[in-house]
Amino acid sequence: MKRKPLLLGIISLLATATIHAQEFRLQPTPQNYTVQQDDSISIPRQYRLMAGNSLNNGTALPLLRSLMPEEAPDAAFRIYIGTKGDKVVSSYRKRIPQKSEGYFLKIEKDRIIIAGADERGTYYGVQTLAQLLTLDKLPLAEVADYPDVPYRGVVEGFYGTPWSQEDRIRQLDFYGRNKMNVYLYGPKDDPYHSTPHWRKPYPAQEAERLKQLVDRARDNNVIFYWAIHPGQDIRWNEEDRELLLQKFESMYQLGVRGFAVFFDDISGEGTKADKQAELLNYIDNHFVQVKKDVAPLVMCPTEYNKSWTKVEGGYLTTLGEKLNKDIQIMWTGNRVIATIDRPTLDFINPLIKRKAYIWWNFPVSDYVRDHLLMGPVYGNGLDIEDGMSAFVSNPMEHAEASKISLYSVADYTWNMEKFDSDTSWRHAIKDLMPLHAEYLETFAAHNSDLGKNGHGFRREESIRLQPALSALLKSYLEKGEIDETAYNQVDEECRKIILSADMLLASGNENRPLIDEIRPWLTQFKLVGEYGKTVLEMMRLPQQEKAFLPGHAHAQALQTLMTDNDARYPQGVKSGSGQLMPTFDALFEASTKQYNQRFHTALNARAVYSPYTLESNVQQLALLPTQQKGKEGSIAPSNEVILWQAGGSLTLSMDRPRVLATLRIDLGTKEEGYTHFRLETSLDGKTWRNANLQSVWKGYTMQKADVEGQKVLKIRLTNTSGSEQKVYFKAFRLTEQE
Ligand SMILES: OCC1=N[C@H]2[C@@H](O1)O[C@H](CO)[C@@H](O)[C@@H]2O
Repeated sequence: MKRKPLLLGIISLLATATIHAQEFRLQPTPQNYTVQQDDSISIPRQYRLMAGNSLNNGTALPLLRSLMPEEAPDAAFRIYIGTKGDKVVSSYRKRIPQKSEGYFLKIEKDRIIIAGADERGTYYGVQTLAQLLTLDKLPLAEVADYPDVPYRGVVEGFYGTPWSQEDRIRQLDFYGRNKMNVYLYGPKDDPYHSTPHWRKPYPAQEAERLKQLVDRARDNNVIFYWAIHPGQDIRWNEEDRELLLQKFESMYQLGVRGFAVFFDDISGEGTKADKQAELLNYIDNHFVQVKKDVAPLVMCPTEYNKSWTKVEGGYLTTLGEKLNKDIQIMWTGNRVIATIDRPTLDFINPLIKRKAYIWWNFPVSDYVRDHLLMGPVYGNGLDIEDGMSAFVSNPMEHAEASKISLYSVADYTWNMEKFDSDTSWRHAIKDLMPLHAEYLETFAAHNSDLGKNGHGFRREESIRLQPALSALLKSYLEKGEIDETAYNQVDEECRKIILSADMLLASGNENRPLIDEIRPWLTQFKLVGEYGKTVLEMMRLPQQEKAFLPGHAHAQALQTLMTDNDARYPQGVKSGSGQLMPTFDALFEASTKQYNQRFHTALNARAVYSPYTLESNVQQLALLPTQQKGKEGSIAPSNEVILWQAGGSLTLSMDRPRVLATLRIDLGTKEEGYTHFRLETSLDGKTWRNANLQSVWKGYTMQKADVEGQKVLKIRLTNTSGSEQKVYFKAFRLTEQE
């Protein structure tokens, strides 16, 4: 009987190894990967390196040596590594995929072969080996692999707090591991990338930090693109053209070998297609082609999505005809925020006469900053790899949290037809926090929708719990009954939510940068779980005069805590806003109404409550959400140029007349820009009175309306200029008198 414990021990060891091996997947999914099932080898302790000369100043060898430190000239086990043409791998030449960045990797009993189509392909072969080395035994594997999309990666192109130096270093290492080969530096709020200082070289300290990033990008075989955003105030003359080239030259001196010019989100002179094309061709001919070691120039057009394009206006066709053929043109799809499919590409590629360089605006959240977008990457076509020259993701200002999506973007762009959204999402979460994956998955599953927003872009949320949530609500609202099965599922999920928030907040150093980023949402998530449990208890008590009250009070206390929980996010922090909160709020209201009817009381039966509603016939404003925090009310700002048609108006309505203290409006335009608009207030929605807009401080920004002390029910802003106005919508904020 003694043998039993030993036997059990062996079985459990095998089981663990098998589970790891079963869950193990190569990331991104290789094009071809075969493993001999019944055999494997121990990871060799020593090996003799046979390396091709072409790798001497590349990054493949340093990476290999970091993975397998014991190099010994007399070792029996050998590693042959080189690129096509190197003698050392000549006998495997035919096995190397004839594709840019392709590689062939073979593990045999006494050797490993890594043969790349080019240096980066060889490097990717080593990255794949790195993943196999995490297994207990090395499988006798054969991988013939290459990427579907030529350029794959990230454009740091969002509004808001730019990523930190540490964020970017971690990102670049992540791109190397996930075979992403471009990173475009273009944070809108970097004043040396955009107006006002794009003409000036970076101060020494910033220049040094950028140089560090360029070096780190090279270590990870990532092309570091530096982008410039000059359009808001560029003058089409020799001086500005030379200043721009000097700025590029100063970046080249830092080691930058990829350059981009972004003309997005601007108005005025800078939007002219022929001038943009002239400037870009000049840069191409006098800088990019002259340097010879610089990647193809990339540009972002002003009309960067179909909903803003007037084809007959000729903007895109001008670029398509005039721009040098090797200049890449970015495109976000049919709308600013959109998934990419075949019709999207069939529209744009013929116009620009080249394959679009996709700028995918996901998981960027700069227009819904109160939300995290942690859900799966889905909705893009799986058969469109031949229709794009690149696919780069514009992420959230939360660098670590963005990695869930970025992991899947790497997977999708490397091997599109084998991409599986849910599998990739689950492995992305394991990759981010292997020890707390189940808790992070619970959190991510309920923090994926954006809520109502100006772009109308939504995502699925709480997918697995949706049936129980709707069954519970339906039976309670329609029959006043409790569906016990659904009730127990939702109750169990609330327990998991609270536990997940606790475990992640207490997860220590596993991924502290991630927890630091999402902490406000973790706190909110815990409150959502508590709120759900409280509402579930309330559902059972509306007939009990005393017992109902504590739960109702606790629910209201939680509602208050959830609306005002982090000063860093003035617009609040939302969690579970897609499915959980609407269901819990509806159940709160229904049970309280039942109680009020039964006991003729007037307990507050309103869960969420915004006293402000927005109506507008200006398409880009119509869907903007309103917020209320204490005495302040606001319409969420937009980042883009608003095409405000003549006569177009925006009306903010209150639930009841309120006395105003201040009203601030910022259309991002100079003084005279405001003369094109009329601001009015009304107490009954029928008779209106003008309110004057005067500058709070000179010229460029805020305007203050003289509405102090006025009692209003509605506020209306109309374009009375008789022609379309292009303005920003940076602020529309009121405060009520105490
Ligand atoms: O060029 C494409 C583009 N430029 C803007 C626009 O998309 O919307 C994004 C989401 O708000 C924003 O982050 C980005 O800076």
